[in-house]
Amino acid sequence: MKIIMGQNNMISETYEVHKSEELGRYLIAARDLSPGDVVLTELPLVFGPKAMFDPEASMPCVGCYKPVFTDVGERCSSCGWPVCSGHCPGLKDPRHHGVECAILSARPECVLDNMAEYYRHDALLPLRCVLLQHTEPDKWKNLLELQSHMECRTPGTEIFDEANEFIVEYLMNSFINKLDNSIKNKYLKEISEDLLHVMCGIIDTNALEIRLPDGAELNALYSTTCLMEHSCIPNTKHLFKISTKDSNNFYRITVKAVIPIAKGNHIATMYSHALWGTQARRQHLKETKYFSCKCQRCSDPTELGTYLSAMKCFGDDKGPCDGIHLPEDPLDEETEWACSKCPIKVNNSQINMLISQMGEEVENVQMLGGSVNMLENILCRLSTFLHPNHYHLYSIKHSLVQLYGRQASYMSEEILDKKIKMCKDLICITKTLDPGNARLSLYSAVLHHELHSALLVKSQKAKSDGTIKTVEEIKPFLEEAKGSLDIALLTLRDDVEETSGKKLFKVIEESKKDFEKFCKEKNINV
Ligand SMILES: C[S@@+](CC[C@H](N)C(=O)[O-])C[C@H]1O[C@@H](n2cnc3c(N)ncnc32)[C@H](O)[C@@H]1O
Repeated sequence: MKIIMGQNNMISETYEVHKSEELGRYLIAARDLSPGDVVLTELPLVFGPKAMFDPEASMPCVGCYKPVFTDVGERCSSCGWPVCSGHCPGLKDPRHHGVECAILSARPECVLDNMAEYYRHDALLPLRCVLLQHTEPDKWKNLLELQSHMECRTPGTEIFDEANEFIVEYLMNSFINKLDNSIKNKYLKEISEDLLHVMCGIIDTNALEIRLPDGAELNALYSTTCLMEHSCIPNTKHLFKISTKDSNNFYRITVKAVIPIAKGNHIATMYSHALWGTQARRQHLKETKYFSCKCQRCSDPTELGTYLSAMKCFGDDKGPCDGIHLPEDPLDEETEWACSKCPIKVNNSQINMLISQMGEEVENVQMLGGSVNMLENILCRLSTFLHPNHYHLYSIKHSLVQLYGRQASYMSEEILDKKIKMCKDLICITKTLDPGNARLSLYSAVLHHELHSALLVKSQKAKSDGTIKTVEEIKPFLEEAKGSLDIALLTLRDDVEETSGKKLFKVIEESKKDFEKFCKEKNINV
């Protein structure tokens, strides 16, 4: 894509880079963009493995990030870090392990216990960042222009102290301070604790997460994509090239418009979770990206009419009324939540505490495997306090619809009807929050797939008088099921490059074949 340097901004055919006091640099559309239009595509400046949260998990190979069995597996012959094989091509590739190996070799010993502390894979990306000054000076210049928010990351803050202990001191004490001057002068002319802190700030502010098919997760920095501002109603989606066959295109990112973006409008992505309520999203953005989101969704107490954060009336001594609590000013952290029908008000901190406790309960149930019984119990309990569209209930219902109608004991007409209603309600919320499937395509595809399956099972059920449904009676169910399957596949069209998108796409394609076979056998034309 052609990029022309302007006086104050850079202009391409699809976007312009602008700057403001509030947003820093951001992108606007240089022409009208339609859904599916490519806004930009670029290779990463640098990438590296993410932190491993589970010390028991297998470590990623430093050359290709495939999980390696460290107790029996091989080690890099120079630095001793775990690798999938001594012949892994990534070991020599400067974008992967090729250059960092010279630095990591400064610590010659090789241990087998307490390995997660010894081989800190999350320190590799900051190291690869500083090594760009030697390997790719142009990229180094670009990287230094990215925002680091060092003004907020001062000594004594949790984020600074963590980065200091786990990344900066680890890199300095284990490797950099042990380097021969000749190696240091060759690779790291500019190096200091402060510079490593800036790298940590740049990574935390800008990095995008890439999930690889083997389960490993990488962080990557991109010079233009990282300029996109956040909106809780994003108008773009990004996809990564993760196939390792084409090494010239490793982790190429492509940003596409998902809804029409008129010339001059801001081009935005989403840094937070689309299915969290406003308070949770804003708190997350404040803590991790240091700004207070004021987008249309955050400013609207009903979150675009979805009521995703709404609570039922808390009531007084006489009990609750049938009103709902919404924040009076969702952009104010001290806001009160007023009932729509009675004078009861509850303060924001109380609501936040309750919601986060409920969130933990929901998470626990889901981590325990969430049987239908467990999910129905928690749904029933939380429904006393939460609006039916609340995001905690969305999450429980999304799990339930994948169990209803699929197990012998949950196939009754009543359960199928319940499943159909839940799917339709959740589809409606999902569509409102993410009309272009920028972030919720997998959720949406699952819902459409489940809706199809409930309709299909229902079409085959005998009627209440025990007689079989006629073709004319079956047809409307099948037509709706087919439409739902087609939407599910269409929803995933951009996700097939990615592991979970590809898997789901295949499952739904199989369902479509079964569906067509069923229609053919019954001689029903839909
Ligand atoms: C990934 S960077 C985006 C590029 C950045 N503006 C720059 O100039 O390098 C993320 C930072 O941009 C700013 N930002 C992004 N979206 C914003 C928004 N909706 N409102 C306010 N600031 C925003 C915040 O400072 C945030 O930490």
